[in-house]
Amino acid sequence: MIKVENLTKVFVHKPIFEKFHIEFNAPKVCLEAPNGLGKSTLFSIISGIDRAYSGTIYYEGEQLKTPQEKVALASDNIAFPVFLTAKQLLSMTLQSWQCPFPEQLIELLGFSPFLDTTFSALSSGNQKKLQLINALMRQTPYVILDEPSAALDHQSTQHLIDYIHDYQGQILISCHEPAPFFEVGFVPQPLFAS
Ligand SMILES: Nc1ncnc2c1ncn2[C@@H]1O[C@H](COP(=O)(O)OP(=O)(O)OP(=O)(O)O)[C@@H](O)[C@H]1O
Repeated sequence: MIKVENLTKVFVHKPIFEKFHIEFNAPKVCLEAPNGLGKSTLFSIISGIDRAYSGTIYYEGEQLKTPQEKVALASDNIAFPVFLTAKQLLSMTLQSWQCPFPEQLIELLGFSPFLDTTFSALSSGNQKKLQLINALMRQTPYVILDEPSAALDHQSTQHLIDYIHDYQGQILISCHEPAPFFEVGFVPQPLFAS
């Protein structure tokens, strides 16, 4: 479970979080807030991508020097090299994190025909699928999926939900159309308590 204490994050002169606290205790959480309030920013901080903040993040009560080892993030905030093919990108991930090639996940999301396509030539839905495969293949104890169903077709969304239903680890998502995720046990949690 993840706990954020005393988080302050400022972009240039704009404070996004000031002495902010939040705790994620459910195994499957849908973080809720209107556009632009800081969901993606918080996800980047929790996953170790953004280190420019003050405050403390606890993972099962421990602070981590390299959170990215235990937290996988799928987000538009992560830029993939646009000239590499999907297969080359996934190969980099499996070499870096020593995980198996995610054949089942690729099959499930109908991504096989696009493995030899460069990132820049993928449709937005297929770029989203690649982000999701790239995060879920690592089988980390924590997975964060920022807007996982944005740009996905209905069938792919359902396949994704079936896959993460049985995921062994905590999953945080943000989603502006969360109903299908609630059906498999995701609980809504507001970013800011009212
Ligand atoms: N790199 C950046 N530089 C400056 N401001 C930024 C940067 N990234 C995000 N912001 C600002 O921080 C605020 C929070 O953005 P964030 O993307 O975290 O919101 P969000 O809740 O995920 O929104 P959405 O639901 O639209 O995805 C926004 O006002 C945004 O403009």
